[in-house]
Amino acid sequence: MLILDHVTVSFGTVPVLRGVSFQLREGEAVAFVGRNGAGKTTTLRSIMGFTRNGGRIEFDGHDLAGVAAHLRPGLGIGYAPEDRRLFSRFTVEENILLPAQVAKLSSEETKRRLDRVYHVLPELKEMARRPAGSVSGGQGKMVALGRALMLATRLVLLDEPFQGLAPVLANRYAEALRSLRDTDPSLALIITESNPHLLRGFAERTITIERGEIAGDVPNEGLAA
Ligand SMILES: Nc1ncnc2c1ncn2[C@@H]1O[C@H](COP(=O)(O)OP(=O)(O)OP(=O)(O)O)[C@@H](O)[C@H]1O
Repeated sequence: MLILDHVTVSFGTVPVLRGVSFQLREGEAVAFVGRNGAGKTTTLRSIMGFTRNGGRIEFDGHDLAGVAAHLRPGLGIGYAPEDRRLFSRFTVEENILLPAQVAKLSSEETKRRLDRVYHVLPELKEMARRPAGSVSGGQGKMVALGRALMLATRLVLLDEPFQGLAPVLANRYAEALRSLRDTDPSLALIITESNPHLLRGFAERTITIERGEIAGDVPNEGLAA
């Protein structure tokens, strides 16, 4: 459902992605690991259309070169960037609903998707009316996940969601992702992480990126589809 074929990105004369190729099947969860600066975020941003890239990115049969960045979420792609960018004066629920409003989803569809968010992240319902500025950093990551899920009907991209999470919240976050996969087995996930061990028990494949090149693409023991 997602094909990256020799994707390249340069900033000025500096190549950051040097021919990244991999494919994702429907419903597959992939850990995308690599050191800081290896090119994980740039790969996700290329899929979202936030950086100019060479090569080819295909999603559900669409060549994304022909789909403007603001239209890509409409294909069912949700993105939770590393920095959460919550609107602190809006409530938690208003933050979650924002992408649905931008995408002009009908009220029935918005409600259906919000119910799915609260099903996998019930703690968000409890904090729905709180200003987003009053939640902790870890809770903010949950809100960012909820917001990404409002648009992610086919694919969700999570950039280092475990970074800086206290162990208890990291476990809770992983549990929410498992619940999401049970609820919605056709949703594909790419989760970036700098620690290669952290996602091994969760994703069925680990793709490793080193200095802008794919250095490994292996099924995870016991979880391969
Ligand atoms: N807008 C930009 N302009 C110039 N260089 C950039 C830009 N964005 C990223 N880079 C550089 O590209 C390289 C890859 O960055 P990227 O953020 O994709 O890495 P990453 O693997 O996600 O690492 P991190 O864990 O630090 O986010 C880094 O050397 C970074 O400094």
